[in-house]
Amino acid sequence: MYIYNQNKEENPEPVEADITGTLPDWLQGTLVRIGPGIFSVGETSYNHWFDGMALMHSFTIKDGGVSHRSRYLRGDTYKANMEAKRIVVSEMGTMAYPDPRKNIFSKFITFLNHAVPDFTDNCGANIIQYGKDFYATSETNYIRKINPETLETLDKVDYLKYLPLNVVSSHPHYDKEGNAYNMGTSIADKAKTKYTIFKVPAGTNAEDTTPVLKNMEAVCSIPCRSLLSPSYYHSFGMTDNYFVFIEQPYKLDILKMATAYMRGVNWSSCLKFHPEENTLIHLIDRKTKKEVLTKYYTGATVVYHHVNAFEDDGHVVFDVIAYDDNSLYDMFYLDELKQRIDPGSSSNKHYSSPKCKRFVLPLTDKESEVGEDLVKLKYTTASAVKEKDGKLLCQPEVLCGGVELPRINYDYNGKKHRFVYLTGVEMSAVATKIVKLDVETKKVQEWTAENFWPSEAVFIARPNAVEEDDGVVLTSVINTVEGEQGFLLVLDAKTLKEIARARVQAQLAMDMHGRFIPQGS
Ligand SMILES: CC1=C(/C=C/C(C)=C/C=C/C(C)=C/C=C/C=C(C)/C=C/C=C(C)/C=C/C2=C(C)C[C@@H](O)CC2(C)C)C(C)(C)CCC1
Ligand SMILES: [Fe+2]
Repeated sequence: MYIYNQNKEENPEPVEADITGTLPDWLQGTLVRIGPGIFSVGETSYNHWFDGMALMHSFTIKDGGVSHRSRYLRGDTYKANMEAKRIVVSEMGTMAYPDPRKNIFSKFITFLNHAVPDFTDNCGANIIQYGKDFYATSETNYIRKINPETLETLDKVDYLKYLPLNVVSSHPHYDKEGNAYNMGTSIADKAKTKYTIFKVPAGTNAEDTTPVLKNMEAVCSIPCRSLLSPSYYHSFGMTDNYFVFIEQPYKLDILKMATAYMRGVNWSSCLKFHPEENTLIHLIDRKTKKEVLTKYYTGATVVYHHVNAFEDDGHVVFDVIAYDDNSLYDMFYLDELKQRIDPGSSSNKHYSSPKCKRFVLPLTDKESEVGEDLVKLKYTTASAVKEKDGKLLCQPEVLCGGVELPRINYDYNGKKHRFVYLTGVEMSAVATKIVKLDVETKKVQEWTAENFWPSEAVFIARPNAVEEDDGVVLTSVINTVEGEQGFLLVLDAKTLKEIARARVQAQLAMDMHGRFIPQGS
């Protein structure tokens, strides 16, 4: 049985895996994955799975062999907690309070520090690339540079040094030149709360060692529809000419946040879903850096992951994983997870199931009638109907249900894609399948096997591939049978048939996201 709240071990020394099957000879590089790994320190423990201190895993594929290692992210949060032998840095779902055994004076200091708090650098959500550097990230203003080969923790970088960004997404996009685009929120900066899309240039010459973040620049800003409650978002979409941003009615209440520590509640209690409100869809023209004039909206929804966005014949099409409410977050409370995986559990809480949905935004500027559906694409049932006030009410098409953690062949980002690789979820907090979705036919292919829990499916294209799905899919698989080994699984991306597996002696952990770094890059 897999125990979510048990601290996971690190195995920093590389260990060769036992291979069955044959790895393609062109597949050379390192898959780095990250997620929460430490859930309690001394007598204290985190409330929520996302709060856990970050643990990285890597699988280095070289000359037909695979070596594995894992290491905790040794950021300031990790060091402070370990030194104090208790959790002293607050996370989204866990507020850290002074040791009750401490004297009144040091308690007072801790309170003062929280009035203008310094946020956590426990970056356990994703591994991203800026220029030639790799960073572990969560959604605070801090990111941590890592050495993707040794998994050592390097410099702490503060976005706030370069732009006023208090929360920043962990899912940037990249253009063909390697420039990164990402999005953050500035809270009450110069009395304004706004979302900012920024660019981190790739950097030009190989000898230049200045961190590329020094050159980051704001591309455009979108004012929040409500000054004191910016929406939460986890990713966004990008095509050649547009950015897609979903301003959903899942909002951070800033006033509540400012007083959370004193009120003795965690920050996530200040994040609220408002089902009575609608969701605004912002389309920003990358050339003019302005929003298009047409206003798009849809019903209340919660989206974490964008799949892809592309332009087609006067429309912007985008696919996302959408929920009816914010229950995903509640599902990952560690107490809740304990109940969910126990088959005898009496928990009957309802959790919204993730669905892959397609939205279509017509790029119309010509006259059209009220009540007209402006979506003219033949291949989708998604609609966008003009309302009296000129706004377009968008209804999505459901492509597939019970799927999360979408990945595509990234060469198709911003372009019309056909295939999406996902994890399939049955028992809500657990993925039991890898799913390949053909968005053209809506057919799915699956890989599944008893007792195995795969992680996010990372697609890697065969060099010089012509077809979109010519390549492999990598996933690390937890073996839930006591004493048996987990493995890196290599699937043929066309058929989703197993090509090889690399069994590792070390303990694998459930995680969030991963990134494949081809050898020599
Ligand atoms: C900086 C700042 C603040 C502090 C902010 C903090 C501490 C932010 C931390 C944010 C973090 C860690 C965000 C992490 C987000 C992760 C998300 C949304 C993860 C989604 C995960 C999904 C969809 C999971 C899927 C699954 C997984 C992982 C395993 C599979 O087996 C099953 C499946 C598919 C369900 C304040 C208090 C808001 C104040 C202002 C300023
Ligand atoms: Fe994510």
